[in-house]
Amino acid sequence: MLEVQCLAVNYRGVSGLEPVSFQIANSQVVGIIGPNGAGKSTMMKAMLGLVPKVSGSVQYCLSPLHQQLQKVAYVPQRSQIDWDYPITVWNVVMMARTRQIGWFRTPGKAAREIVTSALEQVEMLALKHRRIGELSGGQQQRVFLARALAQQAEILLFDEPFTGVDKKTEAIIFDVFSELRSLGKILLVSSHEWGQALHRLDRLLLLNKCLIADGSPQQVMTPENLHRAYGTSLQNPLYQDWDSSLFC
Ligand SMILES: Nc1ncnc2c1ncn2[C@@H]1O[C@H](COP(=O)(O)OP(=O)(O)OP(=O)(O)O)[C@@H](O)[C@H]1O
Repeated sequence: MLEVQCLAVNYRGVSGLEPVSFQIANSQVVGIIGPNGAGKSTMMKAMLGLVPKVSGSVQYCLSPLHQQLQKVAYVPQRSQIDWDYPITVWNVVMMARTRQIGWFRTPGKAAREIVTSALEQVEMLALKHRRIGELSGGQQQRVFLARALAQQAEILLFDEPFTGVDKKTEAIIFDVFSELRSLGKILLVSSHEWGQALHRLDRLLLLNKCLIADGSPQQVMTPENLHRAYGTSLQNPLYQDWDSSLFC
């Protein structure tokens, strides 16, 4: 169980995230939705201690999460990654094993098998010698998904993994999410727009600085909640995309 209690962030005195609290049990894929600047990235970073919090705590299995970060895989927004860095697909994914191997030791058979399997799962093994800068946006996202898989984490945080990806990549990402859910993992995934992919989520957190709604996508995506988050309701394209009859 992951427990976030009153987590809040200020940037130079200005609120980036007002106190939010929620719990996530194992085997759940939880989406975060909210407008630009809602605090989706800030919340993930604060959970990992990457930005200082003004209040709150994050516990996993009753211990502070920051003391067990080896159990967490985090894939930041693509804008935060240096795609010109001269590193191959294989080495990006192998970085996930560095903690176990150590920086100056050659990866053994077990590490190579884990990396191979992760790359196979996202259909990127054939491109393992390519530099990451030579890939499409979808392929790049799949490489970072493979790195998260190779880390064999218990909690996985993905910040806007669907930005700039093709349909094939989107399908692969959701297949991997389903598999991770069946393995008992906790997944927290942000997106400013989910469209019909909302059906693939177990739960949705609607954020706009504070937590506006928390529940099944059907419970959260109501005109009232969207009005509170976005300032508009039925005119909101998010609502028009949403076909609640798919849940009946
Ligand atoms: N490093 C920073 N310094 C100052 N303010 C920041 C910083 N990072 C984020 N903010 C502010 O904190 C608020 C939340 O930003 P955040 O990036 O977490 O939102 P978001 O929901 O992830 O947005 P987006 O969908 O555009 O990525 C915004 O008002 C943003 O301007």
